[in-house]
Amino acid sequence: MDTFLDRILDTKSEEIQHLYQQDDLLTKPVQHSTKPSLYESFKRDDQLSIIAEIKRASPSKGDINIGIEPPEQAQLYEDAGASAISVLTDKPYFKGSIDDLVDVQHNVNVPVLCKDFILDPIQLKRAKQAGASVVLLIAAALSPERLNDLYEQATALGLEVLLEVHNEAELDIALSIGATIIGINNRDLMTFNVDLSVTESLIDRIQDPDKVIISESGFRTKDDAERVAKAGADGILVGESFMKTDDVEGALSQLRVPTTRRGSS
Ligand SMILES: O=P(O)(O)OC[C@@H](O)[C@@H](O)c1c[nH]c2ccccc12
Repeated sequence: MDTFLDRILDTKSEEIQHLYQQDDLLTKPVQHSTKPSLYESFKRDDQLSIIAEIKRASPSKGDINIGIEPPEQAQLYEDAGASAISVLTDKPYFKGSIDDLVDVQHNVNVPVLCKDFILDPIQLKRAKQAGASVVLLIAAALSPERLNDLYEQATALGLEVLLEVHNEAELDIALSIGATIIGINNRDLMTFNVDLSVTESLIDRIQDPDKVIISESGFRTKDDAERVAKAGADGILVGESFMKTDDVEGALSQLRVPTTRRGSS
């Protein structure tokens, strides 16, 4: 049986073909982002840094919050203390768009992450053009060679990369590529099962104290945040619980718990 990841990867190939037909994407020079570095700001922070996500819907939850205006929601996030904003730009499964990202990045000063299933360099170019400063690359969606290739091309475009892993084999690939910002997704993209112990068990394999580690998915309570902070995460990525609350400020500030240093230095 096809998993969700198989299905989405098929859909993306069609989208990529369309992108190659957009002349302005191929010819326009890429713009220089004025956003600060996610890596630097997360490293400096002694509280858990938060990437707050614009997520209207998802394949596992259906509609989450269809009514929001992304630039306003992003502003609420920034005012509440988010250190970066993630925008889901996938349309078929998450009801987002690249225009959401364009609107959001105009409205905030923190780094903006383009959250999509990136398989081809043209998607990097589109993200850059739209004003993203960070892109997501998902180890489960790419061969190690392709992942390495896209990582280098993203870096060459001046984009930072959040490299997402979910198991030991993927983490080892991320480390061999030399990824500096590693996302540990607590959600299995095949089964949608969410378990914070994924972060706890993988983080011990990352000895280098210079890496920025971001635990992704499933955060609601202060206890959740404390659990991964204790394990050594520098930041967390939160979507659904911020999209559903009437009190973004309260929901976000309770998750800004102190971090603990990993490694010896
Ligand atoms: O809504 P949550 O459980 O707070 O999760 C946010 C984020 O981690 C999740 O949207 C995500 C993590 N990795 C992804 C890859 C593709 C799409 C979505 C994701």
